[in-house]
Amino acid sequence: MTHMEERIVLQQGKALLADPRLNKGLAFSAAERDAFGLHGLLPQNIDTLDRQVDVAMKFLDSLATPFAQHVRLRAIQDSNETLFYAILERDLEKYLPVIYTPTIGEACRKFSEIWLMPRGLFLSWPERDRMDEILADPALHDVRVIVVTDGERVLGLGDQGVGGMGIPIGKLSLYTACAGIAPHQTLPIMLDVGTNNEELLASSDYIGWKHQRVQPAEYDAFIEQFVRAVHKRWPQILLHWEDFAAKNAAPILERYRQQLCVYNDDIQGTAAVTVGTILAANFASNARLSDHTFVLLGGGSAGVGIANLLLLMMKAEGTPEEEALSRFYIVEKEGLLTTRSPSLDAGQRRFARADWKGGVGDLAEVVHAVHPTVLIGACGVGGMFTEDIVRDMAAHCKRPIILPLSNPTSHAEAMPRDLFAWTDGRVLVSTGSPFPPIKHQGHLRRVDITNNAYIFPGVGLGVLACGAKHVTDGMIMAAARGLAAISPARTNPEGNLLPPLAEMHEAAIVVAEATARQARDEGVCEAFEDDELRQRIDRFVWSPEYQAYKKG
Ligand SMILES: NC(=O)C1=CN([C@@H]2O[C@H](COP(=O)(O)OP(=O)(O)OC[C@H]3O[C@@H](n4cnc5c(N)ncnc54)[C@H](OP(=O)(O)O)[C@@H]3O)[C@@H](O)[C@H]2O)C=CC1
Ligand SMILES: CC(=O)C(=O)O
Ligand SMILES: [Mg+2]
Repeated sequence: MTHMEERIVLQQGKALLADPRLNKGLAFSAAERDAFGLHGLLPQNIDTLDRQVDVAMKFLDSLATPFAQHVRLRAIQDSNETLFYAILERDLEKYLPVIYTPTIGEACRKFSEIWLMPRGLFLSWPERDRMDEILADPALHDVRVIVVTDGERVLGLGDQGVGGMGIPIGKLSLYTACAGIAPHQTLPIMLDVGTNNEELLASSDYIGWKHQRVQPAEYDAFIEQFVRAVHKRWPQILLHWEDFAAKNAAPILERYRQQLCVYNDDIQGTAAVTVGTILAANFASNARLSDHTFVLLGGGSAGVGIANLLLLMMKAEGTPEEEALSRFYIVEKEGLLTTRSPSLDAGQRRFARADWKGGVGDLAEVVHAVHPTVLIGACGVGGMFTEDIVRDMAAHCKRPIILPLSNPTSHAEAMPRDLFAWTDGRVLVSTGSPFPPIKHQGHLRRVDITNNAYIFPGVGLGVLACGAKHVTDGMIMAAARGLAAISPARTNPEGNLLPPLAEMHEAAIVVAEATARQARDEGVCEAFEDDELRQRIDRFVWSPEYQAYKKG
C-alpha cells in the first residue's frame, strides 16, 4: 500500500480539482492550497475524508429514490474517486444495490439522459480505424483490468445500446470496492456496434451510434480488431466480457481463452457463485452435488455456464459424465431442450435430453415429471416460478433449493417471500438481486444473493496477484469452492448460505487466494510459495485514503 507516501502532483488549480483521481475537495490542506494555487477555488473550510463521507451520506439519505442516489454517487465518482470509495467502504451493504443491480438497470435505460462526464472508453464501429490511437492515451498505461460490453443483453433488459456502459462502470466499481483494485488500474469499455432497440433508434436523445447492429461478419472482425489492439497495448490485461448476447458470449470466450487472459462473468462468474451457493446449501441439507436433480429455466450464457460447471464438479466428485448429465433438465421458451429441439446451440446440445417422453416440456411439466431438488432461474423473465410449480417441487423435496437469478429485481423468477410461504419455510433460496429480509417464524432472515459480484472481484485480484495467463475451468471451480468454504451454513446448518454484502472484501480475498493457488498448481502463472500469496495480493489492494501531495 502506498497511501502513506507523499505523492508528486503536476496539476495545479482547476485542473487538479477536475481530476477525479486527485481531487480531495475541501480536504486539501492549507499548505496544499498554497502550493497548488487552490485559494479562491475552494470554500474556506478545510475538511477530513471522514466528515466528507458523513456529509455525502446525509445528502444521499435525503434523496427520494435509489436512482437519484445512483446519479449522485456517480457524480461523486466522477469528481472525487477517493470519496466515492470511502462512502462505499463505510456502508457497502447499503450502497451496492445503488451502484449495481438492481438500480444499475434503470441507470442503463436512462444512460443518455444522465450522461455528464466521460468515464472509460467508447469504441464505435464508425471510428474503428482510431482504436489504436484511442487506447494509446498515456493516462491508461497502468490499466490491468478491462470490463467490456456491447450492450446487447443488459441484465434481463435486452439491448440497451451504449446504455450498457453502465454495467462495466458498475462492475469495475465493485472490483475496487470489494477487491481493492486501484481505480486507475481499471477501464470500462463500450463497444458501440449499433443497437437493434427500436425505441433508442427512434429517440432524439440517444447518444450512441444510431444504426442497426452491424452484421455478424463485421461484428467478428471488430471484436478481433479490439482484442488484438488491447493485447498489443497491455499484453498482461485481464479482459472481462459482460452482458453480451448468448450468440456472441460463449463463442468469444472459446475463441480467445487459450490465447489471452479473458473471462466472461455471465458464464464463468455466474457459474462459480451458483455452484458456491449450492455447495453451501449442501451443508444445510447434507447432500453432494451428485445427489441433486437440476432444472434450469433459461439455457443462455448463465444457464449453460452453470450447468457446465456443475457437471465438472460432479465429475470431480467421481460421478461418471453420463450419469451426471442425466441430472440436468434445461427448459427454454419453447420447452425442454431435447435432441429433437430444432435450434440447439453448441452449448445447449450437450444437455439436450434424448430420453424425454413427455410433451413440449414446459417448466410445470418438467418439474412435475422429474422432481428436481434444485431449480435455477436464468431466463430474464419475472415471475416464472409460479406457486403451483414451487408447491409441486416442494411436495417431493425436503429442502428445495431455488435460485431465481435473473436481474434486475423485477425480472426475478420469484420473490423470496413467496417461496418461503409456498414451501412452509423449507426453501433454501438465494436471488440474483438484493431483497429485504424475510420474517419467518418470528425471526428476520437475510435473503442470500447469488450474484457473480461474489466472484469476479476475487478472480480479478487473484489473476493480478499471480500473473495468470489464462482463466481456467479449474480456477473457476476453485473460486466456487473458496466461496462455499466461507459460507455461514458450513458451521451452522440454519445459517445463511453466503456471507453478507458487508463482508464482500473478505470474500474477495478468499476467492483471490483460491484462484491464484489453482493457477499456480496448473502452471498458468509463475511459481510462488503459499506464504508469499498474501503479500502478492496486498500489493494490489488500494484503500480510499487521501495522500499528501507535493508539487512536481
Ligand atoms: N445472478 C447473477 O449473478 C446473474 C444473473 N444473470 C441474469 O440471468 C438472466 C439471463 O442471463 P443470460 O443467460 O446471460 O442471458 P441469455 O440471453 O444468454 O439467456 C437467457 C435465455 O433464457 C431464454 N428465455 C427467454 N425467455 C424465456 C422463458 N420465458 N422461458 C425459458 N427461457 C427463456 C432465452 O431464450 P431466447 O434467446 O430465445 O430469448 C435465452 O436462451 C438475466 O436476467 C441476467 O440478469 C446473468 C448473469 C449473472
Ligand atoms: C449479474 C450479472 O452479471 C447480470 O445480471 O448480467
Ligand atoms: Mg452480467
